[in-house]
Amino acid sequence: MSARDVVKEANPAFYERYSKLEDSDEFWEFLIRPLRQSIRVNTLKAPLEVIVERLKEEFELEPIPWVREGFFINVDNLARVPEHGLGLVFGQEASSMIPPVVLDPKPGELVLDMAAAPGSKTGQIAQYMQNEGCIIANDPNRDRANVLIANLNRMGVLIARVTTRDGASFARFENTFDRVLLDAPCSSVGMIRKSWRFLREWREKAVVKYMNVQKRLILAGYRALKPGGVMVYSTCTIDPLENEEVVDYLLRKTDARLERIDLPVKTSEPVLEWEGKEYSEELKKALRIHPNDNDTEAFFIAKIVKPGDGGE
Ligand SMILES: C[S@@+](CC[C@H](N)C(=O)[O-])C[C@H]1O[C@@H](n2cnc3c(N)ncnc32)[C@H](O)[C@@H]1O
Repeated sequence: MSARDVVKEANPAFYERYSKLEDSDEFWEFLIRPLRQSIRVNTLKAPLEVIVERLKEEFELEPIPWVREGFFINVDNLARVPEHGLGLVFGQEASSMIPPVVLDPKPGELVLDMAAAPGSKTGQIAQYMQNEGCIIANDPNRDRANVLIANLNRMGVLIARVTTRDGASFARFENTFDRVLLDAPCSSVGMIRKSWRFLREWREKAVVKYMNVQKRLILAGYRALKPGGVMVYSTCTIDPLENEEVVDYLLRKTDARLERIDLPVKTSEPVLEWEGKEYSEELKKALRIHPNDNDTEAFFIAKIVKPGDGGE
């Protein structure tokens, strides 16, 4: 059975919707192919070279082109690797390392990570900040927030304060944060490569529900951003309603601008028209990554700037 037929049989509505987005055999094959294991080396604990040399004694490492600390690794069960337990490495999907790279936080800054659990990106942000400054790492799901705390402890993150609020409540901290990451709750099509249930349980109704949450969160995050600050909006899904539609909404409602992202990563065409609706040409500056582009999870990443003092 071809990958296309497997998807069609597992969830016909899913197949019908996304075959309008991309319909190559490659797309369907990579959408369900198991992911390559990748790690981020945690430089909060030891120098990059030291950890890499140690790992190379046992494993094959292949550098991930868009993040200096990222590697594909040939290991079946990362949990059994001592460096993992020691927090020297963190299992993180290769495309999920892009948002913090684009956010580019600096030591001493005040950063809001609006939807932070289980904390892979919070840890990466802390690494770029060299544990100097402050990260508000928020997630309203208490079980996930506990995992977030455990992960931050294991990774030696000293500058995070964990909160468990609805991300939209940060709107009241107007013009406060140097950088804001909104790695939004989403329909997680990219995660099908990790778990089949994201395909089986996918429903169009949920996409619309997520879109409404994302619109609320993106406006709140932008409000909390300082003039001249940078906000990154990301999802691990391919639906235009959760990606281009949400960022287009922010562009129409506020003075937000998008900046081009210059990274060695292959991307798919941005969606500028969907279900009869047209989106701003500015969306060409966002990264739409399909699983077949780089053999990773699907991802969408937009770099948003707020005009004003100190702007980049
Ligand atoms: C894609 S996951 C975040 C992954 C995380 N950034 C990481 O890299 O490890 C989305 C998160 O959004 C959280 N979430 C759901 N509703 C939210 C809301 N209203 N405000 C903030 N976060 C929310 C979920 O609990 C979930 O942990």
